[in-house]
Amino acid sequence: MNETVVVTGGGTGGHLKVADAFIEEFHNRGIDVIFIGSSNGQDKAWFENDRRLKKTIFLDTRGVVNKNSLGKVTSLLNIFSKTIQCLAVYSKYNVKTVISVGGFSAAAATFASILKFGCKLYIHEQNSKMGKLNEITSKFATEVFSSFDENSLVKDYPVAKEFFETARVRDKIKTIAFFGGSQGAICINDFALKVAPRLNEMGIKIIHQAGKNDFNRVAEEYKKLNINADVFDFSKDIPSKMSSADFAVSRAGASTLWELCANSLPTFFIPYKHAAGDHQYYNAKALYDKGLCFLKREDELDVDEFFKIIGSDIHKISIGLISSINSNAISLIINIILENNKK
Ligand SMILES: CC(=O)N[C@H]1[C@@H](OP(=O)(O)OP(=O)(O)OC[C@H]2O[C@@H](n3ccc(=O)[nH]c3=O)[C@H](O)[C@@H]2O)O[C@H](CO)[C@@H](O)[C@@H]1O
Repeated sequence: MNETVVVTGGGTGGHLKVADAFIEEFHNRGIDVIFIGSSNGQDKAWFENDRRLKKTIFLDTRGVVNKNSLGKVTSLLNIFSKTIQCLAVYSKYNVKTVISVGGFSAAAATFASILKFGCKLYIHEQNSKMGKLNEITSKFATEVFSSFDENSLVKDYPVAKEFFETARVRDKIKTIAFFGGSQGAICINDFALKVAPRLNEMGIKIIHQAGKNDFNRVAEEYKKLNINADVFDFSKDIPSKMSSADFAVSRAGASTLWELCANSLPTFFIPYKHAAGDHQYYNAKALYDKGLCFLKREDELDVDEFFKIIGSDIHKISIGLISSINSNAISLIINIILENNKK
């Protein structure tokens, strides 16, 4: 019987985008993949009915962090029972390789990989600060990959090839894009609406991903301002939105951040301040320290400073971004996994 690989994790777009990169590469290499995620969060929307997958399993699991004691115990018991369920799946499909991209969706499948004799666990940590689950389970992993860890065997982030294919060096700002991460960000929406009239006067076009929950309000506000912006809630075609822009204002979720790098798009990052361990700030800080982006905390936003920034030398940053990331990360990671499994 052929081996089947399990990819697990999700919750939000940042984790799911990396899961997608693994699924795509395994699929292209003719290796069967089962995806195990959660029925809560965005996992179903991304992978239900995905033809590249041999099987999808969405478990009714929820996060453990940020719960009271009783909630924690209930969640842990639930994870335990789902772990048993995953072990049965591993036996049935001869699973010997599990790749976790983190998030609460990954808990049961990851624990099952640790408990199953002969099963290898690989982890992809997206952020500059390790997530809680990865912190616990990484001790049992055969390999942990991370773009922010000097010891990682592959330091480039798995970014879809479209972001590289549509990359170009930016010079003059004719279009600015606002990105709020997979769920949108009210703070970025409000900031965009504040600077929009002046951008409009300067003849700068606006692309704006507002997120599902705030989309109607944002679209209505642009109408009131009489600005013809390209506003949307969520798009499956972020590469073309990025490539149309000459500058971006964005949250600093890891997947978005590296996609912007791959696209050579100079960016002003406004990290989500409640991200665990402030990881969004440190994601962007790593780039900022190399002089490859602009960075401001959301409580320190200043409109005049923003206009100074967009008047500065974005060409130099755009050129610098070309060498900030290589396009072959996922292929290298999977080569390492497959080589390891031969041992
Ligand atoms: C609030 C929070 O804790 N967010 C975390 C979450 O962010 P979030 O889920 O927002 O993740 P990212 O910004 O890393 O990635 C979002 C992904 O969704 C895609 N996309 C987005 C908008 C859209 O309209 N269409 C679309 O396809 C982007 O191209 C990107 O690939 O996971 C990331 C990766 O672990 C973390 O770094 C973030 O801190």
